[in-house]
This record gives sequence, structure tokens and C-alpha cells, in this order.
Amino acid sequence: MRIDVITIFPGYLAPLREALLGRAIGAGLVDLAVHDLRSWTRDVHQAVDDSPYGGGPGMVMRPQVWGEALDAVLALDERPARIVVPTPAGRPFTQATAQAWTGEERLVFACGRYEGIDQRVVDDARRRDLPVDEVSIGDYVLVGGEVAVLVMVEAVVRLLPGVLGNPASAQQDSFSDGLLEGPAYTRPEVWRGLAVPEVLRSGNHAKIARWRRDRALERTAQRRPDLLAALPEDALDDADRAF
Ligand SMILES: NC(=S)c1ccno1
Repeated sequence: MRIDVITIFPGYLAPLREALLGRAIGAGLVDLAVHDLRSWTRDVHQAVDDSPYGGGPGMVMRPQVWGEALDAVLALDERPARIVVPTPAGRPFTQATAQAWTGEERLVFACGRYEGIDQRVVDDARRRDLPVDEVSIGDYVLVGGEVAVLVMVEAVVRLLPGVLGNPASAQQDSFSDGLLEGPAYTRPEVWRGLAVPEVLRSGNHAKIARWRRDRALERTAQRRPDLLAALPEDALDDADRAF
């Protein structure tokens, strides 16, 4: 997978070259390129924004600069790309989104700042039949899209084959089966008077699996009843329903 990020703060994306993601790049599983949007400005001030039509606070990012930047970056590689625009006004980015994007050959992230990017940039891409997703990582407003890109790239790249040491980890993630993960424990057996649940030390794998499933159902019901309600009809078996 090739990942391109267009931003006015390239340094914000430095963490993508650390740790697991850095190793994925080093292993050739991911190609990452970060581009400074100001490279496509033509004025001495390298202006990337302007006042909003209709008035109102803040500034809007100029379509000319973004249009040239996206055209240039897309032309760097012939692989088909999905353009992703992080915005609080976007559709929710979920584990399912991350899973779906693992099938993409290329992701091009457009990091907006200020009051966002002139809407015509997205409209122009869509009318050229380029896949564009305006997505939000949560119902809050950040200063720019860069932090959201760090979140989304990590969520996607960790799912790529060969990235995680143990692929089973991804299959047992929260949300992978529609539920939140239950509690986890490691040594020591007792810590500050708190003992590891006995069932986890029993060696009885069937009982352990049932206990873990019950804890996941319990936690999901308590913290995210919306996830339970969204489960497909056949997602819960009789033992789950008995819980
Ligand atoms: N919630 C998201 S993705 C965002 C982007 C910019 N500000 O908030």
C-alpha cells in the first residue's frame, strides 16, 4: 500500500515513521510520502487560505492550491487511489472503515486546517470519478486533519498482512466481532491484593473462551449498548443470549 499525505505541517506526520509503522515501511509493506501543500503555492507569501464567502470567522483553504497539489500527487503513481479528507463533518471512521481500506492500493490523505478546504476540491475530484471519503475520527474538532491521519493510518496499516507479529491479535481486537474487548491480565497472579480471575488460570480453554465472551458482552452492554443493538441477528448464540 502506498500512502500519501498532503499537509502544511509535514513534521506532524513524523510519528508515522516510528515503531510498528516504521517497521512496516522498512519491510516494504507500506510506502509513505508526505508532501508540503505550500509547494503548490505561487505567491511570495505561499498563501494557502483566504476569507470565506458569505462571511464568518476563520479562513478557508484555497481550491487552486489544493487542486494542483492533488493532481500532482495523484500523478506520482499509477495505482488507483482513494482520497481521504479528515473532517468533523465526515462520516464516522470505524474499524470497519479501516478494514475496508486495507483493500486499497493507495490512500491519499488531504489534511485541512482553519475552517477546512473549499468544498469544490472534493466536488471536482468526485466529478472526475475519483473515490473521495470525508471521514471523522470522532465528534470533536481538532486544529487540523494531521492528528486524524495518524489515527487512521495506524488503524489501517496494523491490519495489513505481515505488519502485526501475531495476526490473531487483529482478529481478537475490540470491534473485530462487533464487541468491545474484555479485561486482560498478566503476571503476577496477585498484585496489591487483586487476584487474576481464577478461570484464566484454570487451563480450561472452553471455560476461558466463555468467560472472555461474557466479559466482552458485559462491557459492551455497559459502555456501548449501541454496538450491541447494531449486531446482526445471528451474531449472538444461545449462550450469549443467556448471559
Ligand atoms: N474529527 C475530525 S476527523 C477532525 C478533523 C479536523 N478537526 O476535527
